[in-house]
Amino acid sequence: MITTTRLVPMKEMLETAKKEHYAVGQFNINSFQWAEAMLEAAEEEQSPIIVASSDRLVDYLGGFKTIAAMINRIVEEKNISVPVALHLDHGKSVERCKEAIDAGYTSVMIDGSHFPIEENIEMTKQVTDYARKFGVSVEAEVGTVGGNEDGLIGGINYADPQECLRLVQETGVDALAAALGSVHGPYQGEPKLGFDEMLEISELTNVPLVLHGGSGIPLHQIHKAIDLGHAKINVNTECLQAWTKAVRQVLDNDKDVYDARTILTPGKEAVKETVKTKIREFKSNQKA
Ligand SMILES: O=C(O)C[C@@H](O)[C@H](O)C(=O)COP(=O)(O)O
Ligand SMILES: [Zn+2]
Repeated sequence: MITTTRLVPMKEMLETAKKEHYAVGQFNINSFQWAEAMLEAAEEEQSPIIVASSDRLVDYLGGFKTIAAMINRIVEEKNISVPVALHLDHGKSVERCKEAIDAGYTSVMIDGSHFPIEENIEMTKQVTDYARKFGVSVEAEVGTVGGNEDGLIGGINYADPQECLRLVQETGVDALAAALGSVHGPYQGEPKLGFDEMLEISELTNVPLVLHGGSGIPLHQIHKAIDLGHAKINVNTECLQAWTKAVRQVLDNDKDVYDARTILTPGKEAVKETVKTKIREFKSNQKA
């Protein structure tokens, strides 16, 4: 029986990261082995980590309670000592965020970015009011990230600085995803992030910023985004690409292989190596 949880909210980790000019990686789980790979990577790099389940994948992964139990269990079994936050990524509704909190998540994102700002603020406020009672941290989004978001393919819609300020002031969120040109999934050409707006929003709101679509952004842009107030960077696609490449290689090299462990273990190792590389790029290694 799990009697205690060692999971923490992300508020404090992000405030420290912002002050010390590094970012904590959010890595999305796509299976049990992914969670193991991420937690092992964070422990070996002595880095805080945000392990996330995207709302669109929660049922596929077994539901909120299964995910929370799984993360708690791995942390306990593997003696993970670094700070770990369990986060709901792109929470689709107030109810979904509440469900995640009730199941033991220590952090949630309410994604009201597809609604008019009034509604976005209203939804976010309901989540922050509920989350406060449990010490759970909250992330919200203004503007829209390009590519595939919540299963919807869409274009980039830059965050408006005054809307960001209103949302932060009226809801008290702990972190803000201000969409400024980033894209979920692979980029077509060089990413064009709005650095001027980034500085303006960071100075206006004074909350840690979150960079969605963190895969495939050149390192100099990542470091500039960190310097301009980003304390959390979300990565999923690069882990997926590394996993797929490794698994494909096993299958291509041996047409007769059928043992699941033989096929999947290189995938796990590839995810672990990718997470370790990202942790070093975000400069959160040795910050636990
Ligand atoms: O794919 C998901 O559902 C999670 C992502 O939206 C995550 O929040 C993210 O921003 C990662 O972006 P990526 O590295 O471009 O996949
Ligand atoms: Zn995202």
